[in-house]
Amino acid sequence: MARTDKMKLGTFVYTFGFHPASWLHPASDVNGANDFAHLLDVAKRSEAAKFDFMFMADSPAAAVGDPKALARIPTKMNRFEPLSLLSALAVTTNDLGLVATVSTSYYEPYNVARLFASIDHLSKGRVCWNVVTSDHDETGYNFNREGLDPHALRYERGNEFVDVVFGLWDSFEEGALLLDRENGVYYDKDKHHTLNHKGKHFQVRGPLNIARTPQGRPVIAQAGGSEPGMDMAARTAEIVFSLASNIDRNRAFYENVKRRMPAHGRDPDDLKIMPGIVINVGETEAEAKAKVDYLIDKMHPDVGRLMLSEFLEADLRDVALDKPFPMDRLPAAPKGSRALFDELVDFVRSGRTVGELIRHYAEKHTGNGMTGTPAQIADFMEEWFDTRAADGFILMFPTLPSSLDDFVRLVLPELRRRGLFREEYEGKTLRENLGLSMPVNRFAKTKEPAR
Ligand SMILES: Cc1cc2nc3c(=O)[nH]c(=O)nc-3n(C[C@H](O)[C@H](O)[C@H](O)COP(=O)(O)O)c2cc1C
Repeated sequence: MARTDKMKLGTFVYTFGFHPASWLHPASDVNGANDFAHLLDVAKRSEAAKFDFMFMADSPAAAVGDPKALARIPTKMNRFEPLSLLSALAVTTNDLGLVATVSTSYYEPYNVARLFASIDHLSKGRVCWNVVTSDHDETGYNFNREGLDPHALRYERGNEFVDVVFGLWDSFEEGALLLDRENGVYYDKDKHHTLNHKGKHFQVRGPLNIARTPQGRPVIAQAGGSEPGMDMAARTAEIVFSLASNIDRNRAFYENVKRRMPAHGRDPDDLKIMPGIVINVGETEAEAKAKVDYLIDKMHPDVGRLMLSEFLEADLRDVALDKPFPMDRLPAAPKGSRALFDELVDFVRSGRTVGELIRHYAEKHTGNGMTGTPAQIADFMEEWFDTRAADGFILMFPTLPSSLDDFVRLVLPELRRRGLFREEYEGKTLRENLGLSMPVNRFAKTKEPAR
């Protein structure tokens, strides 16, 4: 059956764009990493396009690896702490949803609950927490660890972490603030709750010292592709950023995650699956392809080797570009993202060279690289949306803001002509614009009805 709802869209933000060579593009702002004006500009353009949100991907560590290569790729080496940035964006934008990654492996639930609740108030209901357990060893080195904790442990802690945060966000019920000056009572003590959580990983008394937020609680995003990742998403997430490998795999993933939701008492429509896609659009196919080639040619081979080393968890510093990929360097069991690892290994299994893999990766990255004319890109997005491989997309623009502008100028009118994307925001909060239901406070739910 044809869908009647609209596609959801978000801008994926690395400072200069998603492509590792984006900062070398003459249209990018080379000072942008520490310049709020640049990121506000990206936000304003996303908001003018009526996108649902802007997403600050993050990890609490600089990248590690070959220093020669690191010096050529600034993305992870110089960036804003995302919640500080979101606070500034909260008061300088009006409608755009604001999404940031925070890891459950290295924070405390009380801090995270408090930070996001504050930004939900500052933004009047537009914030979303992207819950990650982190997937690179370098994060552990900054937090008293020798690297990443094992995958199962990360998810065990992550699930308990989210439960505690949800519990803290329920500290004040809806309408708990009486603001009664006459009697000198600020809030209703019967609508104020202490969590008293004592679990395996956390002991948190509560309550949280900030009122229930405009969205009831901030929206939750998640991006795990593994079994425990999908379970966590089905239990708690309202947006899932998936790895867009191909339409069949994504349909199966979509179906798989949504099928798990009723067991958690959730309606599958309360979760929007948004694959990350890299968009290269041109007026003609040749123009689009030329944009891809321009950036790939700008990318130094050391950068390609470094990025592959990171995702394939193998040291590729010395490998020759024109030789077949050295399969014997691959780990038996990768610790990080399994889906991306498998996708890249599939590509080289047929004897392709290191140089070809770098080119493939540079074009596709962690998403499905879509290069073409506006009609071709709209066809691609429509098919994924209509056949339920996606409820929308997180758009990984190769360069910011120029590829975002290209998308808005060339693809968005075509999506709107086909009735696939909104003309105006439907609501004021991110939750309303995504069409998500309001969460019910756990304490209010369990109360005896009034007689
Ligand atoms: C579109 C997209 C965005 C992601 N953003 C982040 C991020 O900002 N920070 C992070 O640590 N991991 C990020 N990830 C990685 C996931 O959180 C997760 O670690 C990865 O998909 C592996 O899943 P698994 O742990 O269930 O195997 C992202 C993944 C995707 C597909």
